[in-house]
Amino acid sequence: MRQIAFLKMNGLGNDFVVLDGREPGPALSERDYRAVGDRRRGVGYDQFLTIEAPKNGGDAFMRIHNPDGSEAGACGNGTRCVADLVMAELGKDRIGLETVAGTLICERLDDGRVRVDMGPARLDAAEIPLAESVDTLNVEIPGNPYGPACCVNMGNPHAVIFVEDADAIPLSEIGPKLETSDIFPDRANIEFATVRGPEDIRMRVWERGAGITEACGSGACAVLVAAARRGLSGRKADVELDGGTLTIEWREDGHVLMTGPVALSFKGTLDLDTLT
Ligand SMILES: N[C@H](CCC[C@H](N)C(=O)O)C(=O)O
Repeated sequence: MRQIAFLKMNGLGNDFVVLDGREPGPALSERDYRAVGDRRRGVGYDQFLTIEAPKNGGDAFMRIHNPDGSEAGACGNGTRCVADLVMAELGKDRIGLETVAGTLICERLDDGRVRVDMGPARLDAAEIPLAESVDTLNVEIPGNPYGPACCVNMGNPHAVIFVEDADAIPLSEIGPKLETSDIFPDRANIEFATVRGPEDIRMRVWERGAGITEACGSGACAVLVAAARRGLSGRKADVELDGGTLTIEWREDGHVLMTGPVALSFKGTLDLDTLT
């Protein structure tokens, strides 16, 4: 019996299964990630987050999987959730959470929200990555009728497209087409955004390996950076997603700060071998 105990958490409805991998337990296969991620036959999640022992001087390491079994380099909303757990465990209000994309400084604020330094926005074509060495400020994606994308890597790849009304975009149709475009060798998370004011942006997201989610922290960071690069907003704004609002700031040193809430839904156990 390959039993696991997990926490079900979310950041603005972007939902996670959190496993403490520092405890002895079964190794999960790609099939296991897909089975647990099934919204009917499993638990269902947008990302599966595994806490591991730190490897590089941080307080813990977080590994990120999508429900299609692929591994991701960043998960902003998930970072807040895991950081909240680790800060409570250690009795600290500030920790370093290691990810494959670097160590992220996470702080709990007086109002209970968590602020994460998501690291530097990477803006070169090779860093996104893109298949062609083009200006990332205006990237033509074949089959995209909504105008050029501004591409940003926040530890994971994002393509941001600004439109008059993000709510009018047929996201479930256009999302998968753009996610898997040949211009993205590692695929990409796709964001449609409408700038309503210098500090007010509305966005929706089609996530790589997950589909439409209610929120995407790294995506909100990418949207703010893209809006500022295009001169559409300032370097700090409230970003409204389907599930709620995140405050994002692109610091002069290039790092991006993301602030938002954390929620625990329930605790559970499951036997991986009984999932079909
Ligand atoms: N929901 C996450 C993003 C997951 C990104 C993942 N879909 C990828 O493959 O990069 C967030 O809050 O940043």
